[in-house]
Amino acid sequence: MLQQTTTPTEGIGTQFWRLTKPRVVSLIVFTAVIGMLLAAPVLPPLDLVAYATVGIALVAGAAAAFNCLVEQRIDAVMARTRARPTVMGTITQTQILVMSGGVGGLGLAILWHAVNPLTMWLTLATFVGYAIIYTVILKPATPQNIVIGGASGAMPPVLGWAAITGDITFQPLLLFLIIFAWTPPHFWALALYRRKEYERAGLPMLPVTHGEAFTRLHLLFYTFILIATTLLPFATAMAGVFYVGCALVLDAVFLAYAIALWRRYSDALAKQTFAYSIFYLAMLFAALMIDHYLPLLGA
Ligand code: HEM
Ligand SMILES: CC(C)=CCC/C(C)=C/CC/C(C)=C/COP(=O)(O)OP(=O)(O)O
Repeated sequence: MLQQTTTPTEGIGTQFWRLTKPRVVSLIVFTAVIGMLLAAPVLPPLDLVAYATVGIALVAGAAAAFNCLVEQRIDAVMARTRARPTVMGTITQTQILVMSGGVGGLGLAILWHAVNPLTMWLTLATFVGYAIIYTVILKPATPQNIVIGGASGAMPPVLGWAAITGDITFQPLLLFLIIFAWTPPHFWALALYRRKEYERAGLPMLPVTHGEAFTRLHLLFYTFILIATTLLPFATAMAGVFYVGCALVLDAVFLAYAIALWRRYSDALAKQTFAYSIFYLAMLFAALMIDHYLPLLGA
């Protein structure tokens, strides 16, 4: 994969932007927006959607930049991350800290004033969950880091739902469960083909601590759990036939990847599984949204 390297002319703003992991945050924000749309029977107030989206995106970007700040030394020894501005660039630690604090603080202020206090507190807790509990405490300590830390990545639909309703009911918790169960197969697919880098960086990821075969088995195990969680929105009448049809197709392909990886490992297959995991989550949430609006279109 081509990596973007920091050029000498790249400004501090551009370097900070890259630290915010824009592509990961885009999918995170997408799942939050779907949470907002599902929370209203018809359309939620669009100004509220806009404020909540901007607020959550700013805090998520600040959390990602803070993660890069903490992991500067680890990122320097991994091929995937050594082109980050924290390693190759001119941005200083103080600049990252100030910009991350400013951007995150602005996001929280928007959520507090223009959305509601519940969403602000939950987003702050999500920030702490990813930037501190996952990055600082769990990641260097246990191979269960991403299983527990995955709770932060699973929060955005709950944040979106809380933004519109000021409340949390079982529906957003089902969306939480789906992303929570999706995170281990998503990450372990990558960790399998990057295991040597994680080993060199001294990080106790599952393929490093328990080996490749054990990780492949657990990837398959979590894929079964994931499939079960994706059926819950249909089982509870939160979503209809269109959703469950899409989910079953997406699930069948994920399972085929997980079984193939379990039976016969190759780096190429692990890379494909990782890429598919991202497509899968985006499509699953898109299906939830379409399913929500189909009755309104008279379908
Ligand atoms: C603890 C939870 C998670 C871990 C450990 C994790 C890990 C990773 C890693 C290491 C990458 C980098 C791949 C690369 O550089 O080639 C990645 C990419 C990605 N992740 Fe995750 N992830 C997590 C949660 C999430 C969540 C919750 C989402 C979205 C809802 C997400 C969406 C993505 C996307 C879209 C990419 C691709 C980024 C790109 O193409 O540059 N991840 N993930
Ligand atoms: C709303 C809000 C505050 C959300 C925060 C949640 C958040 C930003 C989750 C991101 C998940 C993510 C980028 C994991 C990457 O793993 P890693 O950090 O181990 O990857 P790396 O090796 O690329 O740094």
